[in-house]
Amino acid sequence: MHMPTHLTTKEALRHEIRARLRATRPDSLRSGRVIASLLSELSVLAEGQALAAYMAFGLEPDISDYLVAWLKTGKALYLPAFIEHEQAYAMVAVHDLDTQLVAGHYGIREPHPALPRLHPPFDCEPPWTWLVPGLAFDQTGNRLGRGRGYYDRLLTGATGIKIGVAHDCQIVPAIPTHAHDVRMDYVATETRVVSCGGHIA
Ligand SMILES: Nc1nc2c(c(=O)[nH]1)N(C=O)[C@@H](CNc1ccc(C(=O)N[C@@H](CCC(=O)O)C(=O)O)cc1)CN2
Ligand SMILES: Nc1ncnc2c1ncn2[C@@H]1O[C@H](COP(=O)(O)OP(=O)(O)OP(=O)(O)O)[C@@H](O)[C@H]1O
Repeated sequence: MHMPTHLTTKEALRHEIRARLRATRPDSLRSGRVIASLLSELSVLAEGQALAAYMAFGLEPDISDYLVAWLKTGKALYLPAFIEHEQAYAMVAVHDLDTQLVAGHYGIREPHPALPRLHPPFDCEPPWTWLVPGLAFDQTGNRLGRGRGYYDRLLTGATGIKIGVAHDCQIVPAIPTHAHDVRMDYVATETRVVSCGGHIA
């Protein structure tokens, strides 16, 4: 089978980052709380009316405290839900993380299947601000995901600000890219929030 070089390079980088995470075992909850405190100073996020976020999987920064605080302000929150027959993710509005989530695909907590689903493109008004998980990011906003293109499909056509969220050890000098890869506007770790160009914080 023909295998373009950039794909094999992405796979090598995934392997490298997974090894780093296993070696450093970052504290998901602590990292998530520190990232949330840094993000709370980002006006583009604070001024947003709707947030599209994630529930942590594996060692990803756990930002659930931040999401609970966000919901308390009365603003909208959307989380991904796997649609089995489409083998793709949709986004679902949730108001209560304690009662409206179930253990979903891959064991990731996701909105209950009975809740209404929204499909891309998310060219919403007011625009959603996205907190995007990833295996690795670079400083120009390129993102390396888990290799299934799920988030790229969710983000294609999304008009809002996209903020990659990861631990420091997941920031790399450069990520090989593909035409369908969607760039982040900011990348947030437990030590910094990097603006990737084009936006004023
Ligand atoms: N928190 C979070 N939510 C997310 C993502 C993510 O990266 N993080 N996704 C970003 O796209 C989507 C889910 N995509 C995923 C893609 C692959 C695997 C994965 O590693 N699967 C392993 C088995 C994992 C296991 O069961 O332990 C595999 O297929 O080998 C997990 C999630 C949507 N929701
Ligand atoms: N917008 C899209 N529409 C259709 N297919 C897509 C789209 N984006 C990515 N794909 C497909 O998904 C596969 C994985 O892509 P890639 O390796 O870039 O994923 P990733 O960004 O690492 O993963 P993820 O988005 O799931 O975290 C590729 O085969 C690609 O063709």
